[in-house]
Amino acid sequence: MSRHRAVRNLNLEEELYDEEDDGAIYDELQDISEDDQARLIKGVEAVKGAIGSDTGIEDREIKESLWYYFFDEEATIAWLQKTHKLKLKNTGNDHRSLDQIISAAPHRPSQQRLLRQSTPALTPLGQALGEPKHGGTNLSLKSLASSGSVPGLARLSLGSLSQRGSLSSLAKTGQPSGATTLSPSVVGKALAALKVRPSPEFPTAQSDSAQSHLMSSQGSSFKQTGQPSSMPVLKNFAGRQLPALKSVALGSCVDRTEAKQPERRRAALGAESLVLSSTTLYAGPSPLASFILSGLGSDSKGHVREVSRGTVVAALERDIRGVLEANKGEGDAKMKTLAKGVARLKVGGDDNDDQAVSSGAESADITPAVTPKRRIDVVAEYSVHQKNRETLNLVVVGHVDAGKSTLMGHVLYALGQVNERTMKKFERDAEKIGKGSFAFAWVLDETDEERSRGVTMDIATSAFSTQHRKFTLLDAPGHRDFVPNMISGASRADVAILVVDASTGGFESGFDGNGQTREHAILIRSLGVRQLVVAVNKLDVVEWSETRYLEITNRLVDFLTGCGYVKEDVRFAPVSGLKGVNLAHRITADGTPELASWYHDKDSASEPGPCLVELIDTFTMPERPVSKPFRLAVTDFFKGGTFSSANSVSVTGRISQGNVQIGEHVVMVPGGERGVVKAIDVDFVTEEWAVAGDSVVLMIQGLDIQHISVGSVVCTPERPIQCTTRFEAQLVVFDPPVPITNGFPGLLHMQSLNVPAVVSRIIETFDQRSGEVLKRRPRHIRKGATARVEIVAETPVCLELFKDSKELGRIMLRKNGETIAAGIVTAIYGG
Ligand SMILES: Nc1nc2c(ncn2[C@@H]2O[C@H](COP(=O)(O)OP(=O)(O)OP(=O)(O)O)[C@@H](O)[C@H]2O)c(=O)[nH]1
Repeated sequence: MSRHRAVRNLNLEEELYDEEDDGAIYDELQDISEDDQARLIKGVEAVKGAIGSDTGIEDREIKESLWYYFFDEEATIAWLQKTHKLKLKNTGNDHRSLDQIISAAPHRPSQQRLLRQSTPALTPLGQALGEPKHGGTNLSLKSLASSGSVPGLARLSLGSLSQRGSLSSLAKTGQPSGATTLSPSVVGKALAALKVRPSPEFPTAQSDSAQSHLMSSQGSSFKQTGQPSSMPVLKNFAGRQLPALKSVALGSCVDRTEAKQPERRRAALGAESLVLSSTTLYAGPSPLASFILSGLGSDSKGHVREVSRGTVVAALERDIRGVLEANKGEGDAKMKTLAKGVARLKVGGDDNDDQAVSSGAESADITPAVTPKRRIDVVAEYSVHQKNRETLNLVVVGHVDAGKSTLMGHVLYALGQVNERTMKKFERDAEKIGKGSFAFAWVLDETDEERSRGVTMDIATSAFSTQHRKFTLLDAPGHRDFVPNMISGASRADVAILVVDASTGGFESGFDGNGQTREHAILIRSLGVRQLVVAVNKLDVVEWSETRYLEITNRLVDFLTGCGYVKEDVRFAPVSGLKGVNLAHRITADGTPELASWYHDKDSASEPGPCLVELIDTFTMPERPVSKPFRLAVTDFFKGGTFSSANSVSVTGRISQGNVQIGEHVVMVPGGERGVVKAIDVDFVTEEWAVAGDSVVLMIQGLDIQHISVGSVVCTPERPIQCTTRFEAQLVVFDPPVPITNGFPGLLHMQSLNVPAVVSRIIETFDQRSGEVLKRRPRHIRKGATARVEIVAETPVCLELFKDSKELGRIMLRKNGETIAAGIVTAIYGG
C-alpha cells in the first residue's frame, strides 16, 4: 500500500508544534530522570563556580543550557559568557575551541543510557547515535529518531537542517574523539532514510480497492489543506515514515518555529559560529528548503517526481557552503573542519561521478568510495562471526485490532527501546486526539493516517534483542485490505507471533468466517514460517479467565496443526499488551494474582509460566543458504543513499540466499542491467558484506532506476535467477468463492511482488500425502484439493524451483482480497 501512497499530507502544524502542549512550551526539564536532574544540579554548581554566583543568571537558564549542550559545562559557560557578556571568574578556565567542544561533546543522557546497556563495538553511525552494532539494545534508526534520544538525528529533519544549530547538533551526536567531521555514516544514513515515494509511474500491478481508496482520499485531503500535491514522504529502509525526519519544516514555517523559541533558546541555537546564515531563517527558504519546495513538485501529469537523495545532499551541501561563505574569516580552522565535514557528506562517490552531488561544492575534498582492499571470503567470515550476525526476522500477524502494535510497542518499551519521555509524549498526543488507548501502538504506527485511524496500514520495522537472539521486528497490518502489505512483510520472516484477541467475541470474529487469524496463519506457513508464538491477548478484558484461555488455545492447536505447523513449534502466552502483563517479565502473584493462580511453569508448579519475550527467545535460527548464488528480491528502491552518484540506486530487501560484498558485480533481473555494489547497510548499520537472511540496503552503481521495480531480483551475474511469464506450480487450494477452472484470473504474489495472472491450465489433481494422481486435466479444482497447474503471469516474474530455493520458489494466489491458494514452483518454462 505504501508504494501507492505517492503523496501524503504532512501535518506541518503538528510537526512544528511538536514540543508544545496546549499552547504552552513543553518543559523538557520536567521529564528527565533523577540521574539527569542530579547531573544538572552538579553542572549548575560547576558553572556557577566558573562564572560566579552573583551574575543574576537564574539556575533554570543554566540548567537549560546544560541540557541543551548535553551537560557540557564548558560549552554552557561559553554560551552564558557570550550572551551575558560575562567576564569569567576563573580566567584559568580556558575555553576550548568549538572544534574541541564538538569533538569532545559527551552523549546526551538518553544516549548514555543506551550505551550503558550495550557495549559492542560501534560503527560510526552507532557511535554517533549511540546505536550498538549488534546485540544489546539494538535500536533502529527509526526508533532512535522517534525516541528523541538522538538530538542530531532528531534535528536532521529537512526543515531543521536549514535552521541555526543544526550542524552543531549533528556534530554533537557523539563523534569519536578527535573526529570533528560530520560522520558520513550519520549524515549518509539519516539522508538514506529520506524517501520520496515512487510515483504512480512505477505502479505495481496491485489494484486493491483499498489502495485506490487511499489514493483518492489522500488526493482530497490535499485539496482541503492546499498543500503542494507532491509533498514528499520520508521513509526508512523498510518503507516507513520516520517521525523525526518527517518534519519537513518549510522556509516560511521556520519563522514561526523560531518566533516561538524563547529568546535564550533561539540564541542558543545560534551559539558559536557554527551556524547557518541568518537569511535561511528570516529571508525565505534556504537552498535546501527551496529544493524541497521546488524540487518535489509534481510534473505536468501530476506525478510526484523521483528525487535523488544525492540531490538532497547537494542541497544540504549548498546550505552549508552558504554558512562557510557567510562566516569567512571567522575562525578559519573551524571552517576548514566544517568543510571537511561537508566533503564527507558525499561518501562513496567516485571521482568521475561526483558531479551529481557536488554542484556548488567544487573545492570539497571528496572521500573516495569505500572499496574493499581485498576480496573477502564472506562464507568463511560468516562462519566465524555467525553468532554476532544472526538476526531473526520476526513478523507479528493477526486479525485487525487484535492488539499487535500495542503489544509490540509495549514490548519495545519494556525492553527499554522507547524512553519514558517519548512514551509520555505519545500518551499525551494520543489522548489529545481521543486515541489514548493507542499510545503504545504509536511506537510502531508512525504515520498520521495510521495514528488518526488507529489502523496499521503498512509493515513497520524495528529491531530489538532478547537474551539470546537479535530480532528484526516486522509489525504487519491486520486489516484485510492490507493483506498484500502483510504478505510482503511475512515473506521476509523466519518466525512469527500470532496475536489473537481473547475478549468475548473478539477471538471469534478473527477466527471464524473470513477473519484474518486463519488467513494470516496459513499465509505465513505457506511462506515458510514454522516457529510460532501465539500471544493470547486482551485477557485482562475477561478477568484472566483460564477457561477462555484454554478454549482459544485448544481451537488454535487443532487449526494450526491442521495447516502444517508442528505442535512443538507452536507456543502460547497469555498476555495483555495494553497492561503490559507477561510481556518482558514473568508475572508475580502480587501483580496479577488471577493469572498467577493458573499460569505455571511446566517444570515447576510454584513458578509462573514463561513470558512472551522468553518464549521468542527460544526460537531457533534457521540455516542460512549463504553459499548459494546471490539473490535479493527488491522490496523498495530509491535514488541516493549512503553511496550517492549520478547513476547509483539504493535497493532494499532481504537477501534470500548467497552473500554480497562491497565491490561485487551484480545484475538486475529482469532487465539484465549490471552494477557494482558500493555500500551495504545491514539493519541500519554499514557493513562490508551481508549474507542470506540479512535485511539490507544495497547502494549499487551503474543501474538506471527506470529499469527497477519492486519484485526485481538482484543476482550474481554468473548465476542469475530465471525470469518468465509461464511456469508450473503445485497448489493447495483453500476456500475460493468460485471453483478454480482453466483461465481462472487472480493476483499472483511472490515475495513482495504481485502481478495479475491466470491459471492457464489445470494439469492434474493429486493426493497430497501419497502423491497419487486423482484426475488428469480436471475441469476444476475444488476446495482443499492439491493440484498441478500452469500459471501465466501478465508480466515476467523472477522465480526459482522450490527445490532450489524455498523462498523464491513459493507463490500465492489471491482473488477479490482473499488468499485462495498457496503453492510451490515445480517447473519454469521459457516465456
Ligand atoms: N483491554 C485491552 N485492550 C487492548 C489490548 N491490546 C490492545 N488493546 C486495544 O485494542 C485496540 C487495537 O490495538 P492495536 O494495537 O492498534 O491493534 P492492531 O492489531 O495492531 O491493529 P491493526 O494493526 O490495525 O490490525 C486499541 O484500542 C488497544 O488499546 C489489551 O491487552 N487489553
